[in-house]
Amino acid sequence: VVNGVDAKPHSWPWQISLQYERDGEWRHTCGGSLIAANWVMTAAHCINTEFSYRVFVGKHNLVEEEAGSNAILPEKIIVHEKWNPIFVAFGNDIALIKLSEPVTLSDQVQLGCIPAPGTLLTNLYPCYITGWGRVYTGGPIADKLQQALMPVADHATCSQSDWWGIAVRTSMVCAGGDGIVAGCNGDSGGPLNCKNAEGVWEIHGIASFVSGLGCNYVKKPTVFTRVSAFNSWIDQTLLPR
Ligand SMILES: CC(C)c1ccc(NC(=O)[C@H](Cc2ccccc2)NC(=O)[C@H](CCCC[NH3+])NC(=O)C(F)(F)F)cc1
Repeated sequence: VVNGVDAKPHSWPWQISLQYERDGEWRHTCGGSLIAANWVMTAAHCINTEFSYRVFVGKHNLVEEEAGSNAILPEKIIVHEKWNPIFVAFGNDIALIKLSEPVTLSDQVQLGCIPAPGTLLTNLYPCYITGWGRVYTGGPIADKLQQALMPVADHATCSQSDWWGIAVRTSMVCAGGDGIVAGCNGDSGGPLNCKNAEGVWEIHGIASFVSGLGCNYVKKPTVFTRVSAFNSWIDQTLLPR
């Protein structure tokens, strides 16, 4: 997250760190959200079938051992069947990770809520991006979980020709675009957190892409997969048959 602040530890208890193993070391690659005791929602572009992954729950500082955190191996990873790795602009940048065992919920490990199907947020609706991604374009990833207020840019705004134009679909949600605050590499797969009218936090987006010209680029808001466009896919994956 570019120009974010350290989150209060465990204040986004559904946020996970998706890590892959390289040279015997586990490395943070993406964010994700716990949506059931044994299911994590992340971005399809985070998944590379050549890698082995683990899901770290209950984390705040990635470079410290923390009581109450737990690393779990996936049992299976389901990438949306319409995801096309060639072109992130086609959308469907969503994947579900079934954990090899259900996590124990606690103050530090909680489930995130999915919005009602079809929910669209109005322009400038206040949401927060959270993640351990780069703290500036090309920079290091964060040790401590970062958060930043990122108002929604509705489709009418985000699809303007000097914004994302036709690269953004209605199955996506945009946030930010002020050239200051943005998601960045490593925030991929993480949540766009928005409080609903009842004061309940919901996961409205899955961080998908930013401009190749730089993460915080004016009129190029961070683009998220719109979760409320995938309720049935999620339900059918979690509850097959
Ligand atoms: C819509 C289409 C033209 C399009 C395709 C790709 C992009 N952007 C990108 O690909 C930029 C490139 C980049 C590298 C380094 C620093 C900043 C940005 N990376 C990204 O946007 C990556 C991964 C996207 C998956 C594509 N294989 N996503 C992210 O960084 C995140 F966190 F925002 F989700 C932007 C637009």
